[in-house]
Amino acid sequence: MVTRIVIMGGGPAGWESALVAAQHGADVTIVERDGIGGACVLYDCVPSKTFIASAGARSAFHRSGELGIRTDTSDASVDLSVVHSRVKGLALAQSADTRARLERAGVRLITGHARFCDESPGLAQHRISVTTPDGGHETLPADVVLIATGATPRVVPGAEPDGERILNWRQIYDLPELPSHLVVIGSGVTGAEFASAYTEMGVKVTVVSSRDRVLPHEDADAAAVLEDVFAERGTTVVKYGRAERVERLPDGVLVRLQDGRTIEASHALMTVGSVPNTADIGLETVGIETGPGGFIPVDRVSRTSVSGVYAAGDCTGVLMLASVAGMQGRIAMWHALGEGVNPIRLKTVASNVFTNPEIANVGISQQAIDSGEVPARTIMLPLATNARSKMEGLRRGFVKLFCRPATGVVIGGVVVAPTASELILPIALAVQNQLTVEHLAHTFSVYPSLSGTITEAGRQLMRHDDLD
Ligand SMILES: Cc1cc2nc3c(=O)[nH]c(=O)nc-3n(C[C@H](O)[C@H](O)[C@H](O)COP(=O)(O)OP(=O)(O)OC[C@H]3O[C@@H](n4cnc5c(N)ncnc54)[C@H](O)[C@@H]3O)c2cc1C
Ligand SMILES: NC(=O)c1ccc[n+]([C@@H]2O[C@H](COP(=O)([O-])OP(=O)(O)OC[C@H]3O[C@@H](n4cnc5c(N)ncnc54)[C@H](O)[C@@H]3O)[C@@H](O)[C@H]2O)c1
Repeated sequence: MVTRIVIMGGGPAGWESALVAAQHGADVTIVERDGIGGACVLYDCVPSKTFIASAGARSAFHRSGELGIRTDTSDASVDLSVVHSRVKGLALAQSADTRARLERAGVRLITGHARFCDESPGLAQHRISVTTPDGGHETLPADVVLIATGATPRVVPGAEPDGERILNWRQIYDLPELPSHLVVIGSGVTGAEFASAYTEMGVKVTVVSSRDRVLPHEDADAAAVLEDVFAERGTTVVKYGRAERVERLPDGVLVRLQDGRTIEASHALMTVGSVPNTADIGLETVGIETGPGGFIPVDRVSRTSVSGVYAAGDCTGVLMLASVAGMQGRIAMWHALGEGVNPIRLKTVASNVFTNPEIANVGISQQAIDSGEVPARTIMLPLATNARSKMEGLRRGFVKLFCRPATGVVIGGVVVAPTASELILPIALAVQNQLTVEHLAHTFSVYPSLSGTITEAGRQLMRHDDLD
């Protein structure tokens, strides 16, 4: 019998699971209320990384003087309408590509809002009611449902985005010109990325961090490098600052912090996290209760508490990354369709903060090692002594490598470099496959290359090997 699968949401969790389910012969429908690709492709990940690519091009131009390349102008100007059209065009193209791929795989795509409409909890089959934009209705019976509804920017009461001066990250691509002074409220990954990008675009930026530093959940040494860069470029970080309100002024905004401090700027960008889209999808009709923050609790094969209902991606609050969303979705489908499946291993997830420089990490954190939670041998090598680094004019950045004390098995690492997102792969490969520092040490890296510092880190940890 063919399994009927309904997927609520067409982001990475939804589209990746649909592709796997279709490949295994299931009858698959995705209901997406907005565009295929989800918030990831249309508003969050893809647009921000495209914008950051333009910011990176401008900063590369600025560094070229040091390498002996001069241009006529002292400042690289930004054609913002070109930057923004490129961002939007690329997002739409990526959405269209994903749609075409799903259609080729035989997935049915419906535009509309999906919600459960089971007559009572505990039924073996589920029903999804779809409301289409023209007000039409359709009810879809399903043997398996995947909830992949994603998340939406959190709104601080008293600082509601108006799309003109008080903005969330989905609204910035409609600005007619660059802000003269942007205050970024929230210094998590989203806040840090936009603070860095606008700094590179030549905008005066102030970052409000609720903690003692930017990127409170990332490696402390890496965050310190970013703060150094911010200080050098004139970007200010206001620490221990929690925004209470953002008021409109005739020509800008006034940010009021809880402790009474105020910041005046031309624009405010709210990057204070996301809330899951789980409120209006009829979870009560199937008997699923959300956990803290409204996220849907799932196990490591993406099962909810209700048989036949799985959840994946940002709506579960499990590492809010596109890569994790996709993997949770695939695992859900393999499990639902009776394939052998390994539960998700979050300690092997590689992630990257797309600041300048980038910050990538994988595996066990320095903090877990320092607190004694995980025993490890560690090494931190600056990139400044790497020959390629010198040639490129890079003064900042480092490679950290962590391994098990006795066996030398690599359990984690951090890279801070302009291309850290690419350089983390050998460490991620080692963590995933339980390779040792010796494996890294004996691997040829190109000379000269930044990755040479990764193999060197392997050699230095090997030197201290207990078995020597
Ligand atoms: C600014 C920013 C930058 C990011 N950059 C990165 C990055 O570089 N790398 C990375 O790995 N991650 C990044 N992320 C995180 C990444 O975007 C998310 O983890 C990812 O989008 C989660 O995918 P998803 O499928 O769960 O949800 P989404 O991509 O949010 O898709 C969910 C979809 O479900 C739809 N939907 C919701 N409710 C319903 C309903 N009832 N019926 C029908 N459809 C519905 C929504 O319209 C949406 O299209 C970034 C996040 C932000 C905010
Ligand atoms: N490159 C990437 O992969 C990427 C990029 C962006 C986001 N993401 C993911 O999305 C998730 C969410 O990240 P995020 O940065 O959007 O949210 P977050 O919740 O991680 O960070 C928001 C920050 O804002 C602070 N904050 C909240 N209210 C505040 C207030 N009133 N005033 C000042 N500060 C306030 C919080 O303390 C927190 O530090 C993360 O899991 C992240 O990994 C990933």
